Amino acid sequence: MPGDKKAKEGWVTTGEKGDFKRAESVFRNWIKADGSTEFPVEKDRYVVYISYACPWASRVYAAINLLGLRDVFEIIPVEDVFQRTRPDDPDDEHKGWVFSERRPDTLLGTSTIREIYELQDPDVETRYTVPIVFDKKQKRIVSNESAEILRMINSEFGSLRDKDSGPLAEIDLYPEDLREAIDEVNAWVYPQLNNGVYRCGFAVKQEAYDEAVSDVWDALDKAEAILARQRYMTGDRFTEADLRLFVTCIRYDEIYAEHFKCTRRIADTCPNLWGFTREIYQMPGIKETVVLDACSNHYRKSHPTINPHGIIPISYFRIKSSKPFPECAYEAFSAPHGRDKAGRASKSGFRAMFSSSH
Ligand SMILES: N[C@@H](CCC(=O)N[C@@H](CS)C(=O)NCC(=O)O)C(=O)O
Repeated sequence: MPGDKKAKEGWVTTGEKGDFKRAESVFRNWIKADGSTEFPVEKDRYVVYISYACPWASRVYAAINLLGLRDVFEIIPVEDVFQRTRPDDPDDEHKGWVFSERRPDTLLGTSTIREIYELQDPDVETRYTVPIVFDKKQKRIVSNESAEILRMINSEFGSLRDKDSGPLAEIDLYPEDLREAIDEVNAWVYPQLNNGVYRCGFAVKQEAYDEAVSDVWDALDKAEAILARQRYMTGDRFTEADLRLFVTCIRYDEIYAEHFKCTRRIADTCPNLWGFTREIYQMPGIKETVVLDACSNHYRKSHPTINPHGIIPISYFRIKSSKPFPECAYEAFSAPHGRDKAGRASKSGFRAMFSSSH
């Protein structure tokens, strides 16, 4: 049966040292404004399949909103919790992203992300991951690599950007003069933080975990030091490097600190990174991309090796708020960030921030 070999492996792969290995993306086409590829720039032509839980999908969704392209792409979200993708086949135990009545595949009518990959290529050798950019006209997957999707929507869709979205219309996530600096930041933020938290959570040997958590903590310290000096990761302009860091930070205190055993909290130990996270959360179009209850449900209920009973712990943000989750978190993310004074940023963390009101 198509796709069976890897389907049975389950989604987490570890190396000999018990370290988590993330699979390479296999669909790597480019949408081009100059018509040099089979995928031209067109409104209402491309659909992006996302999960609200997934940081890689969320960075694409956030970029679409930030760049004033919300009316250009259709967004189709999947259900939060991994389910059996072939429930009728007792020999196929694969679990992954599925659709539901509440979250249907309004384009192709499939019931799983796996089906979309297999429609494309029945023998495809890949994980069935989101995000996916899908071309409605040719019924083909364009790309399933979020780093490249970010670059193409930034560089190719200028002509379709919403010109009325004020300062947003001016954002360039990968400006020419900062490319080297952005690549340099991505080169440690990806392995140490974006993927580092997964390396902590999915390590199956103590040494692999020790190495991963030390990478995460070093990266938090490094980001904190940079953001104590300047507003954004590469200077005074918001870029892709900031967006890529943000999607991990916004999930970190609620999910990764506890579920992936990263332990330390940004809000308590990195005042500048915490202010930076709040600033980006408050940028136009970002809030709707942060669906923290979907994240919580996904991580707590999709990883039985980490949390076998699917129990959701009380939110970290309840420490200082009587609001239920996720409102308590959104309240914290919405507090004034003071980043316009970056470089002279406040030294107060999350608890201090609320101490006067409780
Ligand atoms: N390289 C991909 C990675 C995406 C990825 O790993 N997505 C995860 C969710 S956070 C996924 O869909 N996993 C499902 C699976 O492996 O079955 C990208 O950045 O686009």
